[in-house]
Amino acid sequence: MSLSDKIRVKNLTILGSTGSIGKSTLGVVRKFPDQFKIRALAAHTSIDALAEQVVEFLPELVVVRDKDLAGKLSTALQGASTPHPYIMYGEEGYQKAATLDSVDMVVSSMVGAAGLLPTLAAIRARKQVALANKETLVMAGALVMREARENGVKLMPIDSEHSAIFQCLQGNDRKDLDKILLTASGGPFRTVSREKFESLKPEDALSHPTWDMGAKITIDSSTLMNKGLEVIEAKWLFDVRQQDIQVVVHPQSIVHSMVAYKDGSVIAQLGVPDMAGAIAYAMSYPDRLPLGQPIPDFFALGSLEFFEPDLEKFPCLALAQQACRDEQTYPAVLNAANEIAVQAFLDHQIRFPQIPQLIEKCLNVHTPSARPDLEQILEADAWARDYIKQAARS
Ligand SMILES: NC(=O)C1=CN([C@@H]2O[C@H](COP(=O)(O)OP(=O)(O)OC[C@H]3O[C@@H](n4cnc5c(N)ncnc54)[C@H](OP(=O)(O)O)[C@@H]3O)[C@@H](O)[C@H]2O)C=CC1
Ligand SMILES: CC(=O)[C@@H](O)[C@H](O)COP(=O)(O)O
Ligand SMILES: [Mn+2]
Repeated sequence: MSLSDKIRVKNLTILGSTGSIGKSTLGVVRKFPDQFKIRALAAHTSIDALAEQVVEFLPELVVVRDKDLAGKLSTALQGASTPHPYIMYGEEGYQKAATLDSVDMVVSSMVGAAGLLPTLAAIRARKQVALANKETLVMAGALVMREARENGVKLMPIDSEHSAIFQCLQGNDRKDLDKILLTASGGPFRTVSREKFESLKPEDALSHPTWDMGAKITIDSSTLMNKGLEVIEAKWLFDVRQQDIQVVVHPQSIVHSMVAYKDGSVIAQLGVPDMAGAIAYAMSYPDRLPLGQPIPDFFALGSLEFFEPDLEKFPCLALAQQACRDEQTYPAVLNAANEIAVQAFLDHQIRFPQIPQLIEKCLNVHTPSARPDLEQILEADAWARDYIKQAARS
């Protein structure tokens, strides 16, 4: 029996289909049309790209930001000879796409806090969830993991490090785990002296040394906030403490992460820096798809390097580690403050070193809620956004 005979078609929703992860996911679907069928696509503002995706993948439902853009999408699809999908907009539409009856798996790949409610809706509707949107777990890890448990939903990690850790945990007993070694590229400023940070421009930060990704996560990589968010993500996905997650700077991004066991063995997952592997694994687990990816050329690489992160040069990592330990609403505030500070930096409103400075101020004045429910998390998120917007202006 061939692999395609064995596996029935998996019906997918992609939340964030026009982004970097969304497009890579569609690349996997394009390669394996017998195994995956697109039922719904959700984007925000990229109408032309979305219209092309609709014509190629024929979803039944498409969602965009607002009514005006829904009209523009409808107009863009008018000349197409393919069937016209149902078009929705806004939060109601995103949650509908996440819960469609015909859908088996939701790929959660919007950027930022916008991913939380649709991902939660998918969990409550007992869909399989392939999770790229790390902000969901950063904001509401305890609540999301509890709901996933109660609904029998396993969150399949897409984030490359978490996919690696998940793979390194296979076939081993959790009681034998010593620690997680979470790798970080170190970003574009790893070797840039701190004195130069004041004059760094968004375009400098948008040039990632090893990965091709959306703007927000690329800036997060440059401040090492991405690694901080990933520490929080790993804590919830793998039920470990912040102290059990060691960040290891590895500039080549070949070792995607490692797991150390109590007998001193370390198991690592390696591959070229391309998200297709992690996305496909989340979509097809426990099978592996014949993706045709190259294996790393070890002779050309010659050596792999590992360094300790510099927390003084990159305070965002230390702030996230602290928020991870403090729990309550601190991680939600960290996340929201970071989103607004990153946007302010991209808009040339603040300088690069102000990103951690503003986030730290915001965390310091926050009055946390212990064991927050969804409403308290969303309130903390809104409060932090307002705080940073005002602070960035002054
Ligand atoms: N890129 C990568 O390699 C990796 C990404 N991730 C995570 O995956 C997620 C997506 O990242 P990435 O693909 O790089 O991001 P992109 O910026 O490339 O794409 C973001 C996607 O989300 C949509 N979107 C943006 N804002 C909203 C909103 N307010 N409501 C609904 N949809 C919205 C965009 O729509 P539109 O374009 O139509 O405006 C787009 O489809 C992030 O959480 C990131 O941390 C994790 C690991 C690796
Ligand atoms: C591809 C991926 O998973 C990103 O999160 C990546 O890890 C970013 O690189 P940094 O290690 O520089 O944050
Ligand atoms: Mn990652």
